[in-house]
Amino acid sequence: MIAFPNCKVNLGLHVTAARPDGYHNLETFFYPLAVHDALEIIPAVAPRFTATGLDIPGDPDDNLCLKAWHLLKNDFPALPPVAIYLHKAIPLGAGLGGGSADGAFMLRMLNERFSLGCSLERLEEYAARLGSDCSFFIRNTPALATGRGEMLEPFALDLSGYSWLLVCPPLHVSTAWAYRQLEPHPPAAPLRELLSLPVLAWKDRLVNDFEAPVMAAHPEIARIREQLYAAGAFYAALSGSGAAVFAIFPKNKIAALPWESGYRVFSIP
Ligand SMILES: C[C@](O)(CO)[C@H](O)COP(=O)(O)OP(=O)(O)OC[C@H]1O[C@@H](n2ccc(N)nc2=O)[C@H](O)[C@@H]1O
Ligand SMILES: Nc1ncnc2c1ncn2[C@@H]1O[C@H](COP(=O)(O)OP(=O)(O)OP(=O)(O)O)[C@@H](O)[C@H]1O
Repeated sequence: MIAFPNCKVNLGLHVTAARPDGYHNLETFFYPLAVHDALEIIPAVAPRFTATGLDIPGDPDDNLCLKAWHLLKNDFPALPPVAIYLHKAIPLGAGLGGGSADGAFMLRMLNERFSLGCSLERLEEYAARLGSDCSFFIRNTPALATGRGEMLEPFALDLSGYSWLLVCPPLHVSTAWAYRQLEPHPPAAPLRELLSLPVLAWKDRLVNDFEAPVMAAHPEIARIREQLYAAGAFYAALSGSGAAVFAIFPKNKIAALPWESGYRVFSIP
């Protein structure tokens, strides 16, 4: 069985409070975008993980795909071992939730392939144990998120009438570091109100709290956003804790910009 985990971007992100468990409460809007990994599972004699494409740092045993299998194996002892093949194309440490998407798609695939009978709600609970961003990818539809990012409310905002550009400089921003830079505070205006404004009105209103500290540490990221606005973007912002910057352009009006070598750029017309 094969699936194509996609990435997400955050439209607005407020970090509202530090929590006793070391995490933070946030308020954000998750929007799925069509930049994909490829993930295949094949029944095997023992669990096995093979990765190609972009390099994934760290121990392969810590990969969220394997972690997802172990999580379900714990509650479903009859779950057969699988060989997992992951082709990684979603940039890592970019705030695009690529690892989270792989983990969530793995849960969905195992549930379907081996008829485990888990509801979407139950899969979301498993996903939350893999990572804060992970639950979103179970339904994978636009949603407002609160709590650690795992409390989801569908929010029907269709942005398919625009063209998107995703610009990923060769920088890896640590999510834990980014959270430590912030002074949590309640948002000035509720996110759902801001999202209801026309896209053209979002600039300077729809804020990602990570932008100030991340752009101060990496001025290159601020320059990317400036270039995107100068090229006619309706809205441009950091995704999650970065380093990816996304831009929303009028349909089929994405400017061809001379990005430096080493940048990964994805265009979604
Ligand atoms: C920045 C975002 O991408 C916005 O969507 C997410 O909040 C990050 O979610 P994620 O990568 O799934 O994060 P996790 O793997 O759960 O946590 C990584 C680290 O980020 C910090 N973290 C994460 C989520 C959260 N709500 N509060 C936090 O403080 C914690 O230090 C944690 O140890
Ligand atoms: N399947 C996976 N793909 C990518 N990274 C993974 C995966 N499984 C575990 N990881 C670990 O997670 C780290 C970051 O993953 P990810 O690509 O989700 O980061 P991110 O872009 O910062 O996402 P987020 O928006 O969740 O913060 C990697 O450095 C890697 O060590």
